[in-house]
Amino acid sequence: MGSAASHPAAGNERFFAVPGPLPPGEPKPWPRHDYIIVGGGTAGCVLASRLSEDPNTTVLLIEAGKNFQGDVPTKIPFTFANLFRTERDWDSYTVPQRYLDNRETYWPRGKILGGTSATNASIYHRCCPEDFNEWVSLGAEGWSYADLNPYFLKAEKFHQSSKHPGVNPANHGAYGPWQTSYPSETAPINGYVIEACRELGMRNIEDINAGRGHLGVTQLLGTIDSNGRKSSTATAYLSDEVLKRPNLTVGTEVMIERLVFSDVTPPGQPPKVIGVEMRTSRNAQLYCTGVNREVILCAGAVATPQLLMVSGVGPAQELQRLNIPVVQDLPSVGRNVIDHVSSGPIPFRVKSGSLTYDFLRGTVSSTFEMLKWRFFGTGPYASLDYSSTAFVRSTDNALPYYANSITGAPVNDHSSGPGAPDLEIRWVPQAVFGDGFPKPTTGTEGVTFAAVALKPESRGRIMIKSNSVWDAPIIDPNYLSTESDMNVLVRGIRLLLRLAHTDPVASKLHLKGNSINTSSPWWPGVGDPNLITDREIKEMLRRTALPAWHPVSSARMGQSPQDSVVDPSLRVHGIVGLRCVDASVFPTQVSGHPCAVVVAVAERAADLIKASAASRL
Ligand SMILES: Cc1cc2nc3c(=O)[nH]c(=O)nc-3n(C[C@H](O)[C@H](O)[C@H](O)COP(=O)(O)OP(=O)(O)OC[C@H]3O[C@@H](n4cnc5c(N)ncnc54)[C@H](O)[C@@H]3O)c2cc1C
Repeated sequence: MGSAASHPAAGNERFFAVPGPLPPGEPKPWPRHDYIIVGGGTAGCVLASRLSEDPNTTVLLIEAGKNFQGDVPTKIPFTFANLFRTERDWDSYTVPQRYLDNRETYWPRGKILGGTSATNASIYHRCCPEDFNEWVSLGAEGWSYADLNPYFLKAEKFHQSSKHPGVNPANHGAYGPWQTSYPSETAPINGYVIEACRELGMRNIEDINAGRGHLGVTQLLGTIDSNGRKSSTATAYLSDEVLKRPNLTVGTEVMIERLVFSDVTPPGQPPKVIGVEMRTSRNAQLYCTGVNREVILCAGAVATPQLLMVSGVGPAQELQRLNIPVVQDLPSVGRNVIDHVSSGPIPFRVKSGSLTYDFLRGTVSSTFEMLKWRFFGTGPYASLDYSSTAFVRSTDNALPYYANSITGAPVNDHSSGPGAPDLEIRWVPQAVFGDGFPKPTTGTEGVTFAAVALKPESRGRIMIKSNSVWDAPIIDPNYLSTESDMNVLVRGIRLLLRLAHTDPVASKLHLKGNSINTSSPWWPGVGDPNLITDREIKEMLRRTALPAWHPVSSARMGQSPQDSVVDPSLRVHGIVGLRCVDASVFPTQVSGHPCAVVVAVAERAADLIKASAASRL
């Protein structure tokens, strides 16, 4: 990092970003920007769009990934997993997970304009109102459900469906940029599983996003437009019209390497961010740009703490060990990471392939369905993988986790309130094995369930290996490190086994196999739920449990710099001119799918930033 006197960001500003790759050779002069947004992901695109609404405010948005705005694979809701391990993904892995038989697990995250909103499973979920009241109780003043609800509505453009007459459009946004709709069709097995959930006593929830009643089974809304295309925050918020704004510059395929701080800070004053440094590749020329008002980190739950730490903001001892000069000692940077953890796929063989979407593995059928999606925006490809789900409480005695009044494995209640779930049971209308990569052979047809722990006790960490963002950070979510977390998933598996043995779904499945081999991919689906022991389930979980892809809280919001990173205005404690706005700032985990929450947080952050600029006038 150069000194302030010599550093170009201090005043001798230079060019820095254009749409597309940086030009070779000497950079041209380029104006400073009022705001620099680091990471054109889910939150970053929202902020770029909202902050540049004022033509007198200049905004620079920098994204490490490409601009795939016209890229067909990112528009197909059903096949989001085809984007894994492609150039649209960071292809990250955790360190060996001690409680998962030391497995290194794959951690997808979007590396593309739109970020993970462009590569995710397209589920639109505002999570549970009690989640946000829990945020407030943890010091996040101003982030209750009542505070956030106007922003959920502001972001959304809901398309009504005649198949969901019970959904009241008044509970949805009508004029926002981000499009939501219910899939035009779902696989037939889906309806049978929903009915089986009801047989087990679960309530049917017409609209999980209406802010009322969160326990039960529900059909999910998608971030899908009226043409069956996935709506990401890039397609929604960075429309052609927005991109034409002369005060907005978007640079893609550019990595922000470091924050630049003024080193002319008067004694007793906090350090101030004055710009950023960036490159297009590890050995390319270094560029930098200055900022007039604020740098806003929107690089996601992994890269936001990584960038803070390589820039000297984080746990002092760790930074010193890597010879990084400490700008601000903030012990919580990278700590308190909470991810949802899944049992991994539990497949059940179906008696008839017409019940599922396994037929998409056939070339002729998939071509036919793809044409249907392209020309009419309908069919399986326009559907969600998880088109329905059940939210339950692992402590609910009315649900048949254990037979014959056995109490079962004890769990601690970490739900955000009495009406909030701590367990989700999901299913996809396809046979899925392992981590989803060993593709089942043609003719293998099934429905695959998973249990997901929504409020785990386990806390993990994001750490850095070096002072360079080009070295992948260390991701350690520390999955299933407590007995209670393990027991929540044991209960989840017991419940989904019961579900599969309940009609009308039971009669559609091959439930008895010849094999009781516990390492068979069809086990425990072919086992007898009354005979399976908790010990067997736990052994299986250590082999099969997987990330559920919802990491949060690595730069969490709170009141004290001792146990949080940003204040309730999302300003980094003890630094001037720096905010974080993405999943990293969640004070704690939400009990659902977080993307819509990230968008609402970014919408509210845009208003906070505008208000603070106005107050300085
Ligand atoms: C496979 C998968 C499926 C999911 N499905 C769903 C779902 O169906 N529904 C749901 O609600 N949630 C889902 N989620 C979670 C949800 O998508 C994320 O929580 C959310 O999108 C995170 O938003 P973010 O803004 O924090 O980060 P991101 O959207 O990941 O944005 C971070 C951006 O910063 C960029 N970046 C990083 N480092 C740098 C750097 N140094 N310089 C420049 N740019 C940088 C990245 O390339 C990225 O574009 C899913 C997640 C995954 C991985």
